[in-house]
Amino acid sequence: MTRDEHPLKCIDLYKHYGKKPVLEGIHLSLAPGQVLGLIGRNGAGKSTLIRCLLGLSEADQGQALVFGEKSYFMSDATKARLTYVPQQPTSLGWLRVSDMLAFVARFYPQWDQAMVERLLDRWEIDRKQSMAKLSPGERQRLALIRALAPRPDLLVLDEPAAALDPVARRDLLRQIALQASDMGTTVLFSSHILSDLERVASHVAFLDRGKLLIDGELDGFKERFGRLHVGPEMAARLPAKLAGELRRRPAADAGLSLLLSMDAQAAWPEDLRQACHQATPLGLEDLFVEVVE
Ligand SMILES: Nc1ncnc2c1ncn2[C@@H]1O[C@H](COP(=O)(O)OP(=O)(O)OP(=O)(O)O)[C@@H](O)[C@H]1O
Repeated sequence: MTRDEHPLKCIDLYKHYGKKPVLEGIHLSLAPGQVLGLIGRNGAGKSTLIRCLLGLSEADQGQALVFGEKSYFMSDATKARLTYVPQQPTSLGWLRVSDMLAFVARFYPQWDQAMVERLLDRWEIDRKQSMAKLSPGERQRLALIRALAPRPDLLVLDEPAAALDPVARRDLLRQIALQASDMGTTVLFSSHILSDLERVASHVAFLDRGKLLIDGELDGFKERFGRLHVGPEMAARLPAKLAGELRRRPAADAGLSLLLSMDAQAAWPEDLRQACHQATPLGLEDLFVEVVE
């Protein structure tokens, strides 16, 4: 594997705040051009994971790598290849919009001023407005312009559309998707809104209470996960935890309701495999609700 094959990767990442575990053994990797939507409820650990992945926060254990370099000790050359929009973007409040953009542009040789002008017009952001007077939605869109214009190889966005109305968020997501497909940019974005994720992501990762429960391609997602009811007899014979098991709940008839990753069925007992055709396929939303409930 060449050094650059994974724009972003982490291996067995752990992080605590005080005694509270926030990340527990996360493995994740993004291939070039992949658009990964990181989804999880409030407080699931998404921002913490992003910060550890980028070396903005030090993990207690494990490794985070950006283009093959340890994130916490990233070189300037690697830093120049990525842009990051935090949940609450900093705004150089004393500058006007156009001055802020001109200031930032000086640091990036590939700065795409034509794109900046196009997006400012499209999103009706007044170039003369002082940064301090922008609305939260305008600030968020401007942060995205600032992140897209350097034409990064890796774009990382923490809740990029949180402050936006539905029309603006759709437009913003379209820009992210365009950037990814036109320029082959690798994108990681976090959200707790499933429809956002379905619109742009090629891959999805579910974070739940510090653990990565699901990580995979969005295409064909529905065929890969299912809910299966097993009667009391079979339930009594099953091992305590099956390969690919996401949730197990007691059913009213003393059997079990299982939430399963169908990819793992080769490792299941024969009678369970035979019962698989009765499984109810689960779309992203159903799965999300069942997994995090
Ligand atoms: N600096 C910190 N010190 C102590 N606890 C923290 C700190 N940052 C985050 N936490 C806690 O860690 C947990 C995960 O927080 P994090 O912000 O990573 O979650 P999140 O999934 O991004 O949430 P949201 O969707 O609400 O933004 C939360 O319980 C939060 O209170």
